[in-house]
Amino acid sequence: MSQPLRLGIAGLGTVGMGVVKIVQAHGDLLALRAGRPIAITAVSARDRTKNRDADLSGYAWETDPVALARRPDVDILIEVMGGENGPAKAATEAAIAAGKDIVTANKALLAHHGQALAEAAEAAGRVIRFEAAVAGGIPVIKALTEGLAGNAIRRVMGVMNGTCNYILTRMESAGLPYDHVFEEARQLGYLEADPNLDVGGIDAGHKLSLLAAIGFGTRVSFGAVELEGIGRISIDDIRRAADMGYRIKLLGVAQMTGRGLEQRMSPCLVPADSPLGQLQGGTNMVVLEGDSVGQIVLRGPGAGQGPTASAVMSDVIDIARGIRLPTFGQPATTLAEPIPAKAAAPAPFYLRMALADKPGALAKVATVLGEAGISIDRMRQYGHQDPTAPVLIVTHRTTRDAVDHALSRLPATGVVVGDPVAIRIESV
Ligand SMILES: NC(=O)C1=CN([C@@H]2O[C@H](COP(=O)(O)OP(=O)(O)OC[C@H]3O[C@@H](n4cnc5c(N)ncnc54)[C@H](O)[C@@H]3O)[C@@H](O)[C@H]2O)C=CC1
Ligand SMILES: N[C@@H](CC=O)C(=O)O
Ligand code: NA
Repeated sequence: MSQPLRLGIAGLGTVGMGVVKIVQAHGDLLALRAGRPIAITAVSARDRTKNRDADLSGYAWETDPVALARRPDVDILIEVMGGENGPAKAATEAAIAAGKDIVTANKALLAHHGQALAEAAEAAGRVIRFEAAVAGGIPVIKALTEGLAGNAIRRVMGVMNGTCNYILTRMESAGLPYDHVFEEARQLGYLEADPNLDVGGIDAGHKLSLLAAIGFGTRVSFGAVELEGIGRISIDDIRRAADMGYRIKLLGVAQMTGRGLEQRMSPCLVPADSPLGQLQGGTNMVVLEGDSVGQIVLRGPGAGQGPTASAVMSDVIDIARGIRLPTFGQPATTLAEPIPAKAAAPAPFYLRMALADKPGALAKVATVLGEAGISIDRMRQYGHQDPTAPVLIVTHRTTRDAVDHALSRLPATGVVVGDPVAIRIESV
C-alpha cells in the first residue's frame, strides 16, 4: 500500500470537525478512491479542552496554525479557520513556503488574497483547492474548472448565501418583516459572527468573485463587485413582487460584456416559476452558461458541516489522485486584469411607489419616466390605503442610471409619497 496522504487541519469548528468525521468514518472508502490512505496527523484550534464529540487523541496538537502548516508530517494544510487575514493567511503562506498543498473553505481569504496566494503556490509547484468556499457542498468549482473547460463562459449567476435565501423565503411564507426573520436566523445560528457578511451580500460577493475569476480568466477582483444587501427589502416588496409573478432573491451575476466585466450581488426579481424563483430556504443554486453547453443549473446545500466537509474531501481526493490544476483553472500569471463594467447591462425594473389621491397623479409619474427614457411595460394600481395608493410598475429594459434619474425627479411631481423602491428584474 502507498504512503498515506497526511492532513493537518487548522480549525476544528463546524467544517474542521466535519472533515475529521468523514476521515474517521470512511477510511477504507477514501483509500480506495484516493489510491492511498488518507490520514490526519495534526490539528490546531483555539481551545484544546473543548468537547468536540470525537476522538482526537491520535493527532498531534499545535496551538499555532503556522507551526501546523510547517510540520514535516503534513502534506496538505486544510485551512478551515476563516478570516481574510490573520492566522488563515499566515498559515496558508507558511504552507506554500514549506511545500504543502492547501485545501481551504475560506472564501474571504481567497477573495482578498487569491491572486497573490495562487501565484505563490504555482511558483512553488503547489496547489490551492477551494471547492468548499463557493456554494459549500455543490461541486461548482469542479463543474466550472473541469466540466465546462471547453466553453467560453457567458454568464455565472446564482443564489450563493443560504442565510439570505432563508430570510427572504421565510419573510414570504410566514408574512413576517425583515427584522423579525433576521432575529430568528440569528437564534437558529445561521448568521456569520458578523451578520453583515451575510445580509450585506459580502459573503456571496466573495463567492461570485471567485467564480468570475475562473469563468472569465480574470484576476480575482472582489473590490469591483457591486454589492447591495437585503436589509432594505420589505415584506411589502416581497408581496407585491409575488403579485406580479416574481420572487426577490439576493442574486449574483457575473458576465463579460462589451463594456467590461460586470459583477454584482444584489436583490433582484426573478420569475417565480423559474428554478431560481423556486429556490426555498437555505439552499444554494448556481447557474452556469457556456457557449457550447448552454445552461447548467446546480442546486444543493451551500453550508453546514456535512456538505462543506464533503467538498473539502473531494479536493483532498483529487490531490491524492495526482490532479494538480492551477487555482483558477489557468496559470495565475495569465489571468487578465479585468476592466470593470461601469454600469450593469440594461434590464427591466420593478418600481413601487405610493401615489397621493390626486387627479392626474399617474400621468405625472408616467411623464417623469418617459422623460428619463423609460417605457412602461406593465402597471398595477391598488385600492387607496389612507390617503395614498400603492402603484407597481414594470418597465421595459432600461439602465440603473435612468431609473435613478427618474426617481430623483419624482418628488417634484408632488404626487409621490415617501421613497419609491426600484429593483432590477433579472432574466434567468
Ligand atoms: N460553516 C459552514 O457551513 C461553512 C463555512 N465555510 C468556511 O469555512 C471556514 C470555517 O468555518 P466554520 O467551521 O463554520 O468556523 P467555526 O467558527 O465553526 O470554526 C473555526 C475554527 O477555527 C479555529 N480558529 C480560529 N482562529 C484560530 C487561530 N488563530 N488559531 C487556531 N485556530 C483558530 C477555531 O478555534 C475553530 O475551531 C470559514 O472560512 C467559513 O467561511 C464555508 C462554507 C460553509
Ligand atoms: N453564511 C454562509 C455560509 C457558507 O458559506 C451562508 O449563509 O450561505
Ligand atoms: Na462548492
